Amino acid sequence: MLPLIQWIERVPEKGRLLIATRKENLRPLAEYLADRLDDLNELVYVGSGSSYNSVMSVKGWIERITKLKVSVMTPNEYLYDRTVRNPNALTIFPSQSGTSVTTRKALQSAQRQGLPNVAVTQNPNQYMSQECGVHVDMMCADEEYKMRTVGYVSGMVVQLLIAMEIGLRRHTITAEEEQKLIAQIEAALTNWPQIETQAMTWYKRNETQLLNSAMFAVYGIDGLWGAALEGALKLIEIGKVMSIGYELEEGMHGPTLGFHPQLCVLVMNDGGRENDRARGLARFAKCEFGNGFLIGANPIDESDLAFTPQSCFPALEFPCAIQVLSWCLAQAKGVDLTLPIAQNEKPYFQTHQYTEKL
Ligand SMILES: O=P(O)(O)OC[C@H]1O[C@](O)(CO)[C@@H](O)[C@@H]1O
Repeated sequence: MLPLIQWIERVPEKGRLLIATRKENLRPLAEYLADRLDDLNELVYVGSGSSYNSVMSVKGWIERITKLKVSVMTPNEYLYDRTVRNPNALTIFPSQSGTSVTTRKALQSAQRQGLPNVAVTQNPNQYMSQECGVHVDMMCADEEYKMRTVGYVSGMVVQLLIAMEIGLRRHTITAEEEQKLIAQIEAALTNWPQIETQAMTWYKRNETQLLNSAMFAVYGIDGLWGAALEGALKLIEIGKVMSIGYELEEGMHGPTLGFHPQLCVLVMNDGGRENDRARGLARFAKCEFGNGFLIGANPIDESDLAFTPQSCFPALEFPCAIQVLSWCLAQAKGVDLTLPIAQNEKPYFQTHQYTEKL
């Protein structure tokens, strides 16, 4: 098994593979959508874990590109809590493995009701990819580690590419705009090695503080909210430290009352609209509790993890920093990451099922 850090380093390569093969990969989807494009008025996304977070990280861009309303929900929500179906919506079911039980049930339900649907998985030959209206390949291979690192980013890239294909065919973007967006994705992926180096150095400089933190709170806005949810998930799955991800504004309405010195607050700042509030929150955590860092643009002090986002997709860049942090924490704690992610869950519950029948 490759060390997990080497999977993290494969993120840009897998993203580029999706870009290079996009026309061929998305052809079945384009054919499936051909007669439906004019009536299409909504995109609904249904997934779990990193699959859910990947959509949360690019949903704003998907709306901008397609000019379609985007809804994101978990499979349980879709199946049992949200009961009004839009026959003119395209429902997209991302599941890296294609074996998430409840996502699969939700897909089967959409298919039974004759609702237009797409399964986005890494495996064209298994379960969900065979039970859907049409399948799109994530092209990220079967990651050796169940704590998805490559898959989260490939998930974002593939959803952006799907949105661009829909946008091109509905004339909400031009071929020239598509090229510009592709160049932005490439710029984001190109920034990964640099961010990795800076994150490693930052970790070493602050190792004692990071290791002694009993919990992490990760903050971000817009696409970085999705990256915050995913960052918290990676810290839990890989770094084995309880963590929570918050939308910047939402996480200032109350959660700050629970800040304490053992809680490490990580504020991701893209330097844009909410630059001042992001910096204010990081300063608050540092000055009042002695445990906070700003990640990204316009650092507060030398202890921060400073880098400049290189694209309009910060959610494609910042995850590198938190994935590297999670890996470093796991290394320092001597965590065996090769153990199955939920080795003890089987007698109690099952999130994924590798059988034909559900
Ligand atoms: O994308 P999938 O295969 O549906 O899995 C969803 C989630 O389940 C896990 O594999 C385990 O809970 C997560 O790592 C993943 O994000």
